[in-house]
Amino acid sequence: MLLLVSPDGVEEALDCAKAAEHLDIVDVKKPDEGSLGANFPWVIREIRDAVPADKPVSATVGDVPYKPGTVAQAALGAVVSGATYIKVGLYGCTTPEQGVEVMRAVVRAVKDHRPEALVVASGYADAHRVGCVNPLALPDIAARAGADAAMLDTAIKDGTRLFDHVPPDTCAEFVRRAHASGLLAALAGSVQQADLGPLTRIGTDIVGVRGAVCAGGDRNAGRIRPALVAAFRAEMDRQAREHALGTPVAN
Ligand SMILES: O=C[C@H](O)COP(=O)(O)O
Repeated sequence: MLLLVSPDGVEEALDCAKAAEHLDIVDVKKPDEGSLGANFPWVIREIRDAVPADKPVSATVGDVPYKPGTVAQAALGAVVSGATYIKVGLYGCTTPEQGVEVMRAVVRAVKDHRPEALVVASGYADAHRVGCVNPLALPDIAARAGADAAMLDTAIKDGTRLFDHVPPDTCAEFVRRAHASGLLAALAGSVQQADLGPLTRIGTDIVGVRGAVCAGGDRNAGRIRPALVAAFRAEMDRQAREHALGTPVAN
């Protein structure tokens, strides 16, 4: 399982760089603009320059509306700025067809510019609270659009977690559907160390965090701490080892 950590700007990205050996992907976002809030192109560029070259930089394109042209242009901005994972939150899509339309436009815009970049279609575990597409529809949307990964995050950051909205068994079905379509499965949403056991067991490819590696567990007021990133990774590694041995461990 890969660890994706989301700094909110250059300063926090430098803290991620200090913990670079413990993480796999640096994910640029602007949390004050939403769960998958998009940051400025120059911030993506600065962060790309600040983190080790072997660490991929991801960028969120926003909690996007059902506007394929607008979103495709924003996605191109993110890839031109140096991101090689492009994450789109299908916030304004109320049907799978709308999601496919937006993601097809994003895939074309991104891959025309950089064919090896990975496109991530993200939905929301708490979709029922914001009226967007059902979480289990995401793998099919991503596959039909030619994206590389299906993801879930939470739309409303009120302390509720991924598993509060989509229980582990349903997340397992999400991962199964993603893998059946040849996609990576990424899961996030106020994930804590205690969630790593189930996330490992169901075969999650990428876990995304912010709050869990911020001081005080506070994704807004707290700052990312390299020591917390290291501790989170240590627990991921512990779970992976135990899973490989077939030994269930306490969470
Ligand atoms: O992509 C992952 C998100 O940044 C998760 O943030 P969170 O752990 O604070 O919910």
